[in-house]
Amino acid sequence: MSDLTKKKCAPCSEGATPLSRNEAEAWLARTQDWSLQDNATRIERHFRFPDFAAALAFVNQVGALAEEEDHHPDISFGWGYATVSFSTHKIKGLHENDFIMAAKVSRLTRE
Ligand SMILES: C[C@H](O)[C@H](O)[C@H]1CNC2=NC(N)=NC(=O)C2=N1
Repeated sequence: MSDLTKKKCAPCSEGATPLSRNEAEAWLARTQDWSLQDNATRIERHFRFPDFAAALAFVNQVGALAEEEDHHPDISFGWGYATVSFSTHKIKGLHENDFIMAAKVSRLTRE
């Protein structure tokens, strides 16, 4: 299986078709610990940290990655946790870009 972290997000056109649930589940199998949400239109993962400063540092790393890839998450975070969520707003559903970003975000916590 090709390592999703080596891929780059591609510009997604307005008319692109969102992934079906089956397609999304196949992509999900290539990431760790992410789950399908909102009728398979979003993926989400919860991360735990020792304190607020560690969670904030992680959120800043995710933000830098999103800016680099021009594909952005929704994030909620607080003392000891961060929840990262990806969906492709332009197509109101999931795209390969969401799974590429999920793999890259997961890698931030393994280094
Ligand atoms: C103009 C800019 O490239 C687009 O708005 C990008 C920015 N980041 C994005 N992020 C996400 N998650 N979905 C999008 O459709 C999207 N579009």
